[in-house]
Amino acid sequence: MDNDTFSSGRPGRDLPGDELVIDVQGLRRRYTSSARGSTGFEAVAGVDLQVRRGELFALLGTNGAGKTSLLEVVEGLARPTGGTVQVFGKDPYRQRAQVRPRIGIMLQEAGFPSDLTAVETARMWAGTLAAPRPVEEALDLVALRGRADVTVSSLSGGERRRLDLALALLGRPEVLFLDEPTTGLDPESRRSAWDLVRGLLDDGTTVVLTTHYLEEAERLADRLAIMHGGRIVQEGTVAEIVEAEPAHVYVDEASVRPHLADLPLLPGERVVQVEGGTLAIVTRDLQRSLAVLLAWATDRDVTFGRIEARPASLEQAFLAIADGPGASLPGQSSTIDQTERAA
Ligand SMILES: Nc1ncnc2c1ncn2[C@@H]1O[C@H](COP(=O)(O)OP(=O)(O)OP(=O)(O)O)[C@@H](O)[C@H]1O
Repeated sequence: MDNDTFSSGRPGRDLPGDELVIDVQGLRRRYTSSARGSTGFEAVAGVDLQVRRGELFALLGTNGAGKTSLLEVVEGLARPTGGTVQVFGKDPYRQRAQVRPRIGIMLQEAGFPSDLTAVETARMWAGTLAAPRPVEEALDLVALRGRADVTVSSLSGGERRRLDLALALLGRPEVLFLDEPTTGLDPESRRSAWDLVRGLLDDGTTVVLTTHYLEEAERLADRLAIMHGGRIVQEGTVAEIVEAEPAHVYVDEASVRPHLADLPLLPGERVVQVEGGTLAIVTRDLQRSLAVLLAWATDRDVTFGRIEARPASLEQAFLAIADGPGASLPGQSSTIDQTERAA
């Protein structure tokens, strides 16, 4: 097992200060439609969001939740329909000239000419910046120095993502926006990217990350928000978000079915059927629940074919939001009620 399997956030690092670098209040963004009678589509429907200097804030959400629509406004690339956005206390759209040099944006598709080499692309981008870091240094940061003279069209998908990141780092940004930075990277490159991001945080950079990899958010984020349907529906540290979810004890159905009526459940616990011949006890007190269950099994000479205790996870919290309440357990079909237990 690798060492930080259980880590959440980044212990050991100085806590971010209280200074707000991003302050979003009541933000709305509506896309207009040319269809007659249509009022368009509101992709961001009233979002409040604060990011403090030095923290990594992860924005998660289902496809189409509104993350890109929200971030484009924060980045000053689009105008809000309602509400306010301040980055370093300034309006990123109206005061773009003051905000843009202080932020770095790694887009999903940077769209540079594919016949330029990596180093030419970096030089071209550096030419647009007031005080860029040396291009070789930026390529070094993402371990692309050895591929500097390869054309963009010949870079692998993962190398192109790393080049996108190098470009975002060229301006030594105070706030770095990373839009799904590790999509397409192999596991080793993904871990290298995480190390790089941790290094940037250690140097005081503030990072706003969107990702579909929940493990990435779990490993890196100081705080995160989960968006759904244009709104933020959960916000906090990983621990705070996970705390709202129950844990599960999984047992094989065959060994427990004959004893269902007698199964020791703590107040508030319930048994649910999971696909694959498994039952799960849904509990808020995993340790006590497990202790009671094992003592009960020893008393009755019940031998479980399978028993597994699983604490709540970010994935479970995410699925509960994405699929609606009660759907947090993959493959769960129904709750086994008291009558069935007694039958
Ligand atoms: N230019 C546009 N015109 C109309 N609707 C749009 C436009 N861009 C995005 N949308 C819609 O707004 C909603 C939010 O899209 P957005 O790209 O912000 O979501 P997202 O959370 O970034 O999704 P993903 O994770 O798939 O990238 C979606 O329903 C999308 O179809």
